[in-house]
Order: sequence, then structure tokens, then C-alpha cells
Amino acid sequence: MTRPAKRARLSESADEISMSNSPAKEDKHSLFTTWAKERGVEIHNVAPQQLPGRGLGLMTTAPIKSGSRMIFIPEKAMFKPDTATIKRSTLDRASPQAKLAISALAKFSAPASDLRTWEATWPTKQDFAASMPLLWPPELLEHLPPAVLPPFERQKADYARDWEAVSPVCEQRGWDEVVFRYYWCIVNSRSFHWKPSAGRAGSMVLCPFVDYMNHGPTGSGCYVAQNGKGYEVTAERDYDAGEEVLATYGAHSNDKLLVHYGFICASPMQHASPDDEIRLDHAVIPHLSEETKSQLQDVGFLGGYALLPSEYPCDRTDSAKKANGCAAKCRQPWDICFKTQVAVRAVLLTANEWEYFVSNGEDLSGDKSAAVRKWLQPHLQSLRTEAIEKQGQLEKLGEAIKEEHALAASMLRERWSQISVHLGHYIDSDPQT
Ligand SMILES: C[S@@+](CC[C@H](N)C(=O)[O-])C[C@H]1O[C@@H](n2cnc3c(N)ncnc32)[C@H](O)[C@@H]1O
Repeated sequence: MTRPAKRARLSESADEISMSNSPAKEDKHSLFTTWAKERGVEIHNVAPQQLPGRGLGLMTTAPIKSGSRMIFIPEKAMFKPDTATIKRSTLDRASPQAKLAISALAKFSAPASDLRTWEATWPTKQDFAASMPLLWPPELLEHLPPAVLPPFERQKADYARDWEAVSPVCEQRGWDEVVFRYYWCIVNSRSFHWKPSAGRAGSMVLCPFVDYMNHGPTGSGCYVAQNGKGYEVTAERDYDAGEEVLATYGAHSNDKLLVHYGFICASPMQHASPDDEIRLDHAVIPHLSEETKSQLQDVGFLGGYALLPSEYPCDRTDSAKKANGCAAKCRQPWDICFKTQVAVRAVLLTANEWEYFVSNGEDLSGDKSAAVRKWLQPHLQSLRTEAIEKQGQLEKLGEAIKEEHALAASMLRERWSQISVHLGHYIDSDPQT
């Protein structure tokens, strides 16, 4: 996973911390590690470290065997929504995220709170302003790829609803929106869902120390699971000392990671994340007739079109796989998904032929893949051209824009580049060769 070099947190210089490099230094991360252990958090052979392109992350400090426990967070160490704050503020009906964010604001920001030892290790408001589209100015938002817009609009609506719910209590307590939004972003990027047993209600919680873990694609190298007593992180493979331990936040495409977490993963042609996809709705749907759209709607196949990395055995050596964070299988070539196959066949085939394909996944009379590819070609080429133009615009914008938005411009450029590269590969490749 590569990120632009500027991604080091704005809030701390790269040499300010590096626990594994200088374990004796009593910096805020050492203090927090001790604080967490005093609350029952078990930490085995991992420590936080500043990493280029991704803020802080967890590194192994010694070899770790597959199946061993790396971290354990007991329930008593978790930060939960504060019932008293919620009742006093009559927020019982607010969303789980609003409840946890307002509780964190009330408890972490209290002057004498010992939670400040934990808070000191978090990103700052400037870090979120640099990375989260929710906080970007319009001149950056106008360059969001179309596939980013639906999750982005949903997030904006969620935030607006939460702010509306909590604003009376914030006004009463003298907290402004900037402060609330900070804790909302913390909850958004660092919370877990805790449900210890079937009989007990679940809630969103913050978990100390494990919140240092960065994301890797599905199958990245550890299991994060809850048992009745707490959250446990176990090694999914053997680790050498000095490797980053990644957790999977979910099988998210880069479009979703950008909106929810403010970063994207690298997506090289042959070693892309198995979770990534290039959405094609914007390129395909405007070219479907109303009749075709309604035909697709009836079978639940209208929209959700994508170019996906397909599986092939990775040709890297085991050590290169490990070093590059490859999943067990790497992906190539990128190909259109089944829904796209169905949508284009709805344009090209008779009703009988189309229904046969929908039910059987193969063509009734001869393979129609070449015709599907031919129909798609000009539409995907337009999206590819848009992606190439966007990269040029973002390069210029990156030079002209304020320093604090350079990271955003560079992430957007990278995403448009991934779109143009994968589309180009599909458009230019000949499936017969
Ligand atoms: C749970 S925190 C992980 C710790 C965080 N890196 C820090 O400095 O505190 C989640 C945030 O880490 C960053 N992050 C996580 N995985 C990443 C990755 N693979 N590449 C770049 N940034 C990542 C994003 O800013 C994300 O919102």
C-alpha cells in the first residue's frame, strides 16, 4: 500500500515518535501503552510506530507465530457510550455514532480526565481536515469520482442528522460544532461494535491500543474477534520482527475507504486489493433505454456495475508476497462483473436469450462476450478519457492549492489514475490472447 509521502500526520513529525526504534523514550505513545496495560490490555510483541503514508500503525517487535494472541482488550478497558450523559441530554433516540461521539466529547475533553493519555495518541483536527472528504472544500469535492458520491452523500446525511440531534446539548454545554465533529470523526474511524452475548444489547465502543491498527485488504494477516470477555487480535500467519500488523476494516473498495477513512490502498494491476472495484454505473446506465432499465429493475440488476479484479495465482515468491501484503491469490486481469454482463445482454439479446443467461450464467446460442465487450468499449473509453483529464486537472490543482489540501489532491489523482489504468487494461486487452 503506497501513499503520498505527505501522509505522515500533520500533527507530529516523523521523528517525534518511533517506539520500536527508541523504546526507552517516554513519549506519549509509551505513556499510553503503560496506561492501557494498567487497564488490563494485553500487548504481545507489537508496538506503535510512525509509518510513511499512514500515520501510526502497529509493528511487530519480535517474531510471532500464526495463531498466537497479539492483543487482548478486556471489556472494562473499552470506552462505551456514557448512559448519564445520554440521559441528561435526552439523546436516547440518537444514532449509536452520535451517542458515542457526544460521550467521548464529554469525557475525553474534561480537563482532569485520565482519558487524555489515550486522546494524545489520536490524529488531530488538521489530520481529519486533510484526509476526510467530509471536511474538504468545494474545489476538491468537485473532483470526487462519481462512484464516491453515493457513500459520500450518505455520510453527509448521517453527520447532519447527528449534529441536529446533539446541537441543543452542545449549545448548552458550550461545545461548538468543530469540536463535536472531531469526536464524530474519531468514532467514525476508530470504533468497534461490541456485543458480548446474545442477551445483552450491543453498542459502538472505542478500544484502546487496537485502534492503532491500519487497514489491509481481506486476508491481511490477523483475526480481530470478540469473545464474551473482550476483543482479541490473533496472528493469521507467522510474522518476522519489524512487520506491520494490518486488520481488515471490511471488504471495502477504495471509493468507500476514501469516504469513511480518508485513504485509499494502492491498486497495482496484478496485485490489487481483492476488495477493490471500479464502478461503471456512471458509464453504463445513461446508455440504457427506459425499457431496458425497467427490465433490469424487475430482476434487481439495475446498477451496481463494476470492473473487478479476478483471481489468478500470485507469481511472487512467499517472501515477496509477505513484503507486499499480497493476498493468497493476486488478481489479474480485471473483468466486468456478472451484473454488467446481464445489463449489456439486456440491450443485445432477445428476451428468451437474455432470460436464459440470467438463469444459467451462460449464453443460449454461442458466447456473446465479444459483443458485450464491443458495446461497452466506447462508454468505458469515455470514462477513461474523463479519468485521464481529471489527473491533469488535479496535478495543476495540487500545485495551486493550499499545502493542507495537497494530500487530498494527490489521493484523488491516485484514484483517478487507478480508474484509468484498470479501464485501459480491460479496453486494450484481447481476451483471445
Ligand atoms: C483506526 S485508525 C489507525 C491508526 C492511524 N493510522 C493513526 O495514525 O492513528 C484509522 C485511520 O488510519 C489511517 N489508515 C488506516 N489504514 C490505512 C492504510 N492502509 N493506508 C493509509 N492510511 C490508513 C486512516 O487515516 C484511517 O482513518
